[in-house]
Amino acid sequence: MAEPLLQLRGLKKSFGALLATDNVSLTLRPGEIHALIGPNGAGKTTLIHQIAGTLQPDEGELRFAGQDITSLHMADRVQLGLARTFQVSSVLPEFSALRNVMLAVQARQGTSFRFFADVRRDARLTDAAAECLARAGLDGRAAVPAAELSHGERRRLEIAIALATGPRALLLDEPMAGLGPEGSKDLVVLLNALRSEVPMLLVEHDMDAVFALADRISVLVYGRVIATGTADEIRRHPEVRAAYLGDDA
Ligand SMILES: Nc1ncnc2c1ncn2[C@@H]1O[C@H](COP(=O)(O)OP(=O)(O)OP(=O)(O)O)[C@@H](O)[C@H]1O
Repeated sequence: MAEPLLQLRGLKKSFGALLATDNVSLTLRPGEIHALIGPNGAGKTTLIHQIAGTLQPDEGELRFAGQDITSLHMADRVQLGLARTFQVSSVLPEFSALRNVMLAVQARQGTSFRFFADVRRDARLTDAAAECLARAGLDGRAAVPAAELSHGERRRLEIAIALATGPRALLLDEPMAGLGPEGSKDLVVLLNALRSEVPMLLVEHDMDAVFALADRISVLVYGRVIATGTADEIRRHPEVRAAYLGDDA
């Protein structure tokens, strides 16, 4: 079995008396989509924050690509290839789709804006950004201001921006939110196509999407992982059915 790319060991995080992350251990393997599901307030976003580096765990260890990243800053985790798309969009609405992605490519290359940019460098930047847009299924929409993109296209743009950071793993926080059934289906097709390029940890409430995409599913309830398994194993799991899925799953 492939070595895990991302490994969480015994993570704990409290907010006052509330234990929001209760001894969580899980892995993300190369080539897989691992979904994290659970009722509202179960601690999914809190966990994603700790993986991305925007929140420090009280206890436990995070390893990524063989390295202990527990105390690394978010920017250093991104440099290592751990990219996140946000529940709240990080897109700049007045900039074109292409320009939004170019900013992310530029950040990866560690260069800032210059007024008199090298034309060849600028062309390389444009090409790299255009390629990320194409991988996210947005070719043909490069010149459109982000504000004029549809909701589904905005979601794709966020994914293109994440791809521009050169990720080795993607953290996706509710990518289907607000898309509707057709939009969700389209995004499922895209994520499915990307899975061989970049493994994903997917927080998602849309169970159709989760069951269509996930190689493994972990179920979080009151901050604790109560089960990890394939879609079939999770559907059949008695504690999961009782706590979360209900008996019609
Ligand atoms: N900064 C914070 N301070 C205090 N409590 C917090 C903070 N962030 C989250 N919580 C609490 O921690 C628990 C887990 O919240 P979290 O947002 O991680 O859950 P979630 O599973 O992502 O929920 P949802 O599915 O609704 O997004 C909740 O009870 C929440 O109120």
